[in-house]
Amino acid sequence: MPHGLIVKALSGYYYVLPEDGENMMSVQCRARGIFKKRGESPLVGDRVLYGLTENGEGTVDEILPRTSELVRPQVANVELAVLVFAVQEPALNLQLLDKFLVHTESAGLETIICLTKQDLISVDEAVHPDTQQQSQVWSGSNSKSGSVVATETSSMSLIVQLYEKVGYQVVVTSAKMGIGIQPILERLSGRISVFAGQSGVGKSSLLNAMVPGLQLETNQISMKLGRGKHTTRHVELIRLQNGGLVADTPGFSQLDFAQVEEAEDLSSCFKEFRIYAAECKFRGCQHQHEPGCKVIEAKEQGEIAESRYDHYLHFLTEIKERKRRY
Ligand SMILES: Nc1nc2c(ncn2[C@@H]2O[C@H](COP(=O)(O)OP(=O)(O)OP(=O)(O)O)[C@@H](O)[C@H]2O)c(=O)[nH]1
Ligand SMILES: [Zn+2]
Repeated sequence: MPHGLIVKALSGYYYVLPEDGENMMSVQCRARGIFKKRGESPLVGDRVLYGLTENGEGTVDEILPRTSELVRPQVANVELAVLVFAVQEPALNLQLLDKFLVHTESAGLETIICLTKQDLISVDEAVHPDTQQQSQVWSGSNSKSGSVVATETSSMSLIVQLYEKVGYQVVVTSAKMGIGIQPILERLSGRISVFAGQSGVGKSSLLNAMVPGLQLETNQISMKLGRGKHTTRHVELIRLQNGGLVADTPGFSQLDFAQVEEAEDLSSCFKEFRIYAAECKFRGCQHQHEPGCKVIEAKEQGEIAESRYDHYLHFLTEIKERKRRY
């Protein structure tokens, strides 16, 4: 029985791409009734066994074991998340970035950060950050919401430095100028990835730049609402020439995984905290104001960025409040 991969689900049909790779056409399949009885349903990203029927269609007969399962977008077997944030338009929100990173860490996905629209900032700004900008990024937020929104004057290169130091690959791109496309393509090769980011950050534009002839619809950000229109719809995997498959997620997509429920889980989703957290005086230290907390010490010594620590505290409060409500 042939192996294939579901690249699209629509109106009760599953579109299965044969795994032999020679035929680039997907086979339109129904799922066998047995799945419904078992309360299962095939997902985009599933590797399956399928059979062909007389009418040129097929049936999905068996779903092979999944390595991961995202809730939103609903895709199985995702290995890599590309977190897409614009350097401007919409303004770069580091709190949102850190939230996405918590989600990808808790789901055990590899993650790369892609900063888009590099052409919107001047070379001077990117290359010669002055000290005032430096303190803006590193001192974190002073707004009530706790969000750090990088202002136009803040420096992209400091943000790149911050996240590279944490341990993430950061790729600066401009779909408009064709910059930074290749390094992203290389990471996407031969696996299933998901692009996540706010509406209007340039996800579709990036994909268009990677896939000749793709032409996903792109939209101007609605100035009035300050957000983009929803231009993308059902989940579908886009095929790259290098064998990579990318989930083209709807606008405003939040990566939605099994929730991070415990404070300790949260702390471990901040990669750079881990080595310090292991040395905290108290087991189960939540790094708030406990004596002998090595995470706080590292923050005070500048080893952990203030913005990251502030966001950690913010999310910790969110998690505790959510627990109280149930
Ligand atoms: N200057 C500049 N503008 C860009 C770049 N990439 C995308 N844009 C613009 O940003 C806007 C949004 O781009 P999209 O690619 O539609 O963004 P998206 O993330 O796919 O948005 P949704 O589909 O709503 O999730 C469009 O007006 C694009 O022309 C870039 O590299 N430079
Ligand atoms: Zn601690």
